[in-house]
Parts: sequence; C-alpha cells; structure tokens
Amino acid sequence: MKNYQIATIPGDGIGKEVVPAALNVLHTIADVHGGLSFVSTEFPWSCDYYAEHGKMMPENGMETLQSFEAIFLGAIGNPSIVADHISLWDLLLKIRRSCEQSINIRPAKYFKGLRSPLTNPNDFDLIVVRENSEGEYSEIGGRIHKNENEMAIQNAVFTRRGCESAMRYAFNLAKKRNKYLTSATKSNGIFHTMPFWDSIFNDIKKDYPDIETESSHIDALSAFFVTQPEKFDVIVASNLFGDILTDIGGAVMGSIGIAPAANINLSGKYPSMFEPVHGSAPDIYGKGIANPIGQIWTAKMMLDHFNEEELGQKLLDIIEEVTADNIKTSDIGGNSTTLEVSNEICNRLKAL
Ligand SMILES: NC(=O)c1ccc[n+]([C@@H]2O[C@H](COP(=O)([O-])OP(=O)(O)OC[C@H]3O[C@@H](n4cnc5c(N)ncnc54)[C@H](O)[C@@H]3O)[C@@H](O)[C@H]2O)c1
Ligand SMILES: O=C(O)C[C@@H](O)C(=O)O
Ligand SMILES: [K+]
Ligand SMILES: [Mn+2]
Repeated sequence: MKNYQIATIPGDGIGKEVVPAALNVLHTIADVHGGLSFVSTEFPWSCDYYAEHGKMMPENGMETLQSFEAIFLGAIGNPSIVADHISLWDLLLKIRRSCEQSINIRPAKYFKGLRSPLTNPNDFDLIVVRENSEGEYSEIGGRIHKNENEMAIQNAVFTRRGCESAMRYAFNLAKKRNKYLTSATKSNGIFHTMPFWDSIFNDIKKDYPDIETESSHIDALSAFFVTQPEKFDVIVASNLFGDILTDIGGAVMGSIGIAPAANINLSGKYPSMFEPVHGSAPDIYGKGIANPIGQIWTAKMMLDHFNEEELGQKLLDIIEEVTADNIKTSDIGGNSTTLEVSNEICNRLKAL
C-alpha cells in the first residue's frame, strides 16, 4: 500500500469549494485502485488566515510543507481583505520559489461536450511550459516621489539557468509529443531580456535537431491561440507571458475554470505543487457553482507526477464523458452544481 502525504491548502474563495470536491475524487480513485491512499493534511493559510494572524502563513510554514510529497492548492486572493500582490507573494509565489518549483506546466485541449467560444474549435492539444520562478515577476524596484513626480520602477530578472531549464524541459516534452516547440518572445519591444531569451533558445535548439521550432512574438502568439490553437504543440514562455497565455488556453477550451496546472520541482528535493490556473473567483464564491474540473484535472496531473498515469487517463476520460453528458456547471453552459459534477465523476469511477 502506497500512502501519499499531501499538504492541502484550499486558500480563498472558490478554492474552498473546488478543493474538497477534488479531494473526494482523489479518495475515490484511491479506493478504486486499492493499492494507494492519499493522506491529506489541511492548512487554512489564506486571506482569512491573514485577517486573524496578520500573515498569510506561519513563520515555519515553508518548513512544514517540506515534509510532504506534494502540495494541493486551490486559489489565493481576496482583495477585500488583503491586497493581491501581498497575498500572492506571501503565499503562492513564496511556495513556488522556496520549493524551487521552477516550471509550471499548463495543458489546454479540445474537450468533448464543451462549448468553446471558437466558431471552429477543431482538435487542439497544447501544453504551455511557463518559467515559474523569475522573469517579469520580481520584487526588485520601488516607488518614489509624490504627485506629478511619482514613479515606479520594476526590474525583470532572466537568468541563463532559469531560461535554459524551462526551455530544455519544453524541448524534452516536445520530443515525446508532436516535436513542435514555440518560444514566446517580444524581442522587438523588450530591449534586453527578450533578445537574451531568444539567444538562449537559439543556442539550445541545436541540441534538439529533431524538434521543429518557431519564435513568435507574444502579441501575435496570443491571437493565434484564439484563431488557430490547433497549430501548437508545446509552447515555452516566460513567467508573465505564460500566465497570460494559459488563461487564453482555458478560455478557448470553454472556461478558465477547466484549466489545470502543475508547479514542478525538477530536482525532487522539495514537493511539487498542484493548483489550477484559475483564481479565487470572488464573483461566484459561495453559490456552489464553481467548475471543479480545473481542480480535478489538476489532481490528475498530481497522479501523473506519482506515475499513476493509467488511472489519471481514466479520470480524464470520465471528466470528458460527464461533460459530454451535460452534467456541467454554468460557466460551460450547464446548470449543475460543483458537487453534482464531482459526485458524478466519483460515481463513474466507482463503476469502473
Ligand atoms: N493561482 C491563484 O491562486 C490565482 C490565480 C489567478 C487569480 N488569483 C487571485 O484570484 C482573485 C480573483 O482574480 P481574477 O478575477 O482576476 O481571476 P479568477 O480566475 O479568479 O476569475 C476570472 C473569471 O473566471 C471565472 N472563474 C474562475 N474560475 C472559475 C471556475 N472554477 N468556475 C467558474 N468560473 C470560474 C470567475 O468567476 C471570473 O469571472 C484575485 O485575488 C487574484 O489575485 C489567484
Ligand atoms: O500570477 C500568478 O502566477 C498567479 C495566478 O494568476 C496564476 O496563474 O497562478
Ligand atoms: K489557482
Ligand atoms: Mn494566472
């Protein structure tokens, strides 16, 4: 019997609705499998925790997390209590960085039963590899002066090591897929970092002669995500570009409530973290109508991480069937609740 120790952080807003729904699915999978179990330890770290304790997590929070095999997180953010840049930097980004989760893998694909906003959704199946620990996300800079002289400076940080690591991961992934890798750039407008990114990409691609490559400016690339998502296989992008592209990926599938993600620690020294692309959705929180598929598909990525790929694939097939049978939440054109969707997925798993 394999017991996986999971640190669970539901976080804020709909994170508190979709995480329990996805945990039910995980426990059901474990029962169906028979040879594994998930022991989930829950941490209430969130904006509510901040309201009580004046911080997003306790001082020893990062130490606590390090004893787990994976972190399962919902969403962080409640701007009515804590400014978004504080809640994100003091919890989500802190975990990503302290646990050296240097890449964020975010797939998007055509899904049966989804009402894609594309007039001709075709079959698309792509994965964005987002650099996850540096880039445009930095605390370096500041704000000075007052009134009309007020100014803000924000420095981006691109290291050869960070760029290369994300790019090599993307090349290796493309090798196992359709051997086509797109690099998201903006080396026309961004004077230093993006030409640097391009030069590293051009150096590295020599090591992967069997992979067809393309560098595409992020503005045009974003448009192609909408007009021709089927042309992509793997896309490697900086932190911010990857963030934006993956909301578009969710949107062209039919809802950002579906899009999953995995924050991977490549060395295995620290736990990886599994959390969907979407945020805490304060506009729908409390109604029980949040789409749980993003969180459940994220659980599938955690199963893959534990080398339980066969079960993960079965889960994804069931999610697609349930969606095709119109048991779905309102963001994708249905009228089921969060729990109706996750319960149906559990029932079909039990029937396997
Ligand atoms: N990884 C994260 O934890 C994360 C990601 C994005 C945003 N945030 C935070 O979340 C808060 C809200 O941010 P936002 O509004 O820009 O983005 P959001 O992703 O929370 O919501 C954007 C829109 O998508 C909808 N949506 C999102 N997830 C959904 C789901 N599962 N089912 C149905 N509809 C869904 C929302 O209702 C909203 O209309 C902010 O505090 C932000 O900082 C956190
Ligand atoms: O900016 C971030 O990384 C937070 C959130 O938008 C995400 O995509 O995880
Ligand atoms: K999230
Ligand atoms: Mn995002």
